Amino acid sequence: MIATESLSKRFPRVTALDRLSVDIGPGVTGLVGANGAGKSTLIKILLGLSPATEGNARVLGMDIATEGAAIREQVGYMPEHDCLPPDVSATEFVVHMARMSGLPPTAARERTADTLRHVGLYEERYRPIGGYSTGMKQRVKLAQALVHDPKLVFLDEPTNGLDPVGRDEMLGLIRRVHTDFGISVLVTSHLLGELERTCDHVVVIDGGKLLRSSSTTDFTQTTTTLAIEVTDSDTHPDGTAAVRDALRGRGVETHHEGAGLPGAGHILLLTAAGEETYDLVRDVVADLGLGLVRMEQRRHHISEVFTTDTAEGSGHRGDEQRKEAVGHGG
Ligand SMILES: Nc1ncnc2c1ncn2[C@@H]1O[C@H](COP(=O)(O)OP(=O)(O)OP(=O)(O)O)[C@@H](O)[C@H]1O
Repeated sequence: MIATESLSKRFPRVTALDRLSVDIGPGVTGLVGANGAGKSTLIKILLGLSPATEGNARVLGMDIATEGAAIREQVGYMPEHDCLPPDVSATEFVVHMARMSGLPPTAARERTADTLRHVGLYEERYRPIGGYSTGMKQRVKLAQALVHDPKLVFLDEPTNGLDPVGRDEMLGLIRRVHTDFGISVLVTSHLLGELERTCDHVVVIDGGKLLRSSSTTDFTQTTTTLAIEVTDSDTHPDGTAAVRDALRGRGVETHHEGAGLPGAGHILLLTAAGEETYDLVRDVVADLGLGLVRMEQRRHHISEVFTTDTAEGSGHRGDEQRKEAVGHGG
């Protein structure tokens, strides 16, 4: 879908992209990085709206340097900032954008009605956009990116300014853009946690450089940590402590998840040495006459990987920005 080769963008005072080479395939891809990492710059270059200083890139097989207009015909774009006219309705605006994309009047109206319904705007679509909430405005921006039925969409920080519920709804919509319509998505965010749930693939950039590009499952590969939770019983009113002691008696040490934090203590963590650890836990719990509520292998979170990568990485950005990017991901 997208291939960049040593792509650089230098402004007089800042290198926004620094020899970035990355391949992005079909599906939903997250482009993650702290504020100023170069995400918006990359999108504008890929759309042919801003020339690269060096390097080259192809989008849907087309050259960004010479085929920008053809790329924009087949790629939808949801910009980051509020760019909607306040005095017209969502319907008027999206029909206008559909007409600008070359759709004839009837098709533009039909596609607009379908797309606005798909993004969850119903009666409100006839009211002026100026009175909309942030969530509704984000939906209008998404609708105008989809109305001409592109093969690929670039969504720049689509969850910006949304509350947790609005963010979840927007992420669900983004997922459906791909599953329902087969449109591939490149979505930017500085919130790592949300990409973990939404994207098939994640590209991490920092200071305009590529830090990592992998499938979400590779990012969140399983660890050797096993988490177990058991019931209590009349004989063992503290089932967790009984299991901990019994495992210690068999030479296996455990520790409590979130030890020292309020509410901690119900989940025991231990290092799995293989199948036999599972069997041992099952037998110990059964011998005590307790119920096993859960026994699961823990997975990494993207934010852990990103923290490690940036800490070891370019050293280009300040720690505060890094913490901000990771901290919101929770
Ligand atoms: N037109 C411009 N002129 C000068 N510097 C720019 C310009 N556009 C972007 N930059 C700089 O390039 C760097 C990358 O900016 P970019 O907007 O691509 O980052 P971003 O990852 O999208 O972050 P954000 O989410 O905050 O927009 C920043 O340091 C920014 O200040």
